[in-house]
Amino acid sequence: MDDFIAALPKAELHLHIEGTLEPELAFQLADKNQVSLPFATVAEMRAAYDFQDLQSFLDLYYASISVVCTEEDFHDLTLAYLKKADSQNVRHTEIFFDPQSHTARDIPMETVLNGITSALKQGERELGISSRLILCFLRHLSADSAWETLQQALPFREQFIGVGLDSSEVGHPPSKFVKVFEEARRNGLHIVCHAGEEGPPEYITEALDLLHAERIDHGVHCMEDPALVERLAVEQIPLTVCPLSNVRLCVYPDMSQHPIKRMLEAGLRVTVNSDDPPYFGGYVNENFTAVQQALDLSRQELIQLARNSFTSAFLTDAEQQKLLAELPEEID
Ligand code: HPA
Ligand SMILES: [Zn+2]
Repeated sequence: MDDFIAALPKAELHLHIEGTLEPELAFQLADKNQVSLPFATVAEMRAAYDFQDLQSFLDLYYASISVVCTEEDFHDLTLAYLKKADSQNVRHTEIFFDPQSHTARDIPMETVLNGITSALKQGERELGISSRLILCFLRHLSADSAWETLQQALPFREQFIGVGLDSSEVGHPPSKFVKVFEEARRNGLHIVCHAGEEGPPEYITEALDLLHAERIDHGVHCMEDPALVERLAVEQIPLTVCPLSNVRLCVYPDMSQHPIKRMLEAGLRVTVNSDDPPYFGGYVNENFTAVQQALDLSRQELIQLARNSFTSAFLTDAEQQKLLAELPEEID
C-alpha cells in the first residue's frame, strides 16, 4: 500500500510554509543570521516537538521562524518544501504564509513575497509542480492588524490568490474578521479559513456564512453537528484535513480515533494534508499512510482522497481535468 500511496498523484492544499522549517535548516540559518535558537542541537529541537495542544505548538512555531530573515532564506525554505513535495508525487500545492510573523520582525512584505514567489516559479520550471500562495491572518492578533496586513499586501496582489485565517482558534472566531475578509473578496481573492480544528462547529458555520469561505481548513469538529455535516456534504465544501497534525496536537488520542474515514463515508469532500510536516512527523505521504493503516482505507478511498485534492484546488476546470487524468483507474 505504501507504494500505491507514493505513486498516487496528489495536491496539497493545507501547508504552512513557515511550518516546513526542518531543524537542520533552522540551525544553518541561525548561524548565518546570528539569531539564537532555544536549543543546542538538531536532536534537542526535534525532541521538543511534543505538544499538548495547538498553542504549545504555535509557541515553538513562532519562535523558530525568527531564523528566517532574508529573501534568500524564504526562497530556500520554499524550494526545500517543493523538492520534498515533488518526491512524494505532489503535482500541485496551495501554500499558506503568515506575513504578520515576519513584518513584526521588521521584514518587509516584499522580501517575504519575493523570496517565496521566486522559489514557486523555480519549482514550476524545474520540477513541474504548480503552486499558488494564500496569505493567512493571525487570528490571535487584532482585526485592525489583519486589515493593515491586507493593505500592505495588496500592492503585490498578483503574487497570491487568496486569504485565510490561522493561529489560536478558540476565543478568536471568524466573526472577528468580517470586515477584512469582505475587503479581500472585493479584491477578487479566494477565501479559506481554519475552523473546527480545536474550535466548535459554530466556527465552521461562521466561516461559511460570515467570511464566505470556499474551503475549510481542518473542519474535523463538524462531526459533532449532524446538520452541519449534511450541509457540508450537500454543498461539497472542501475540508483540508491534516491527520498527523490532529494527533500530535491531541485533537484525537490516536489515529484509530480520527474521523476521516467517517467523513468520507458521510460524503464530505475531504483531502489529506501535512500542515507543518517536520513538527508533526510527516509530509503528505506519511499522512496518507498513517490514516490508511489506522483506519484500513481501501485503494478506492485513497483515490477518492487524491481526486478530492484536485477538485478542491483553486484551478480552472481544464487544469483540474489534466491532473485528474493522471489518477489510476477505479478498482474494486
Ligand atoms: N492551526 C492554526 N494555526 C496554524 C496551524 C494550524 O494547524 N499551523 C500553523 N499555524
Ligand atoms: Zn494549518
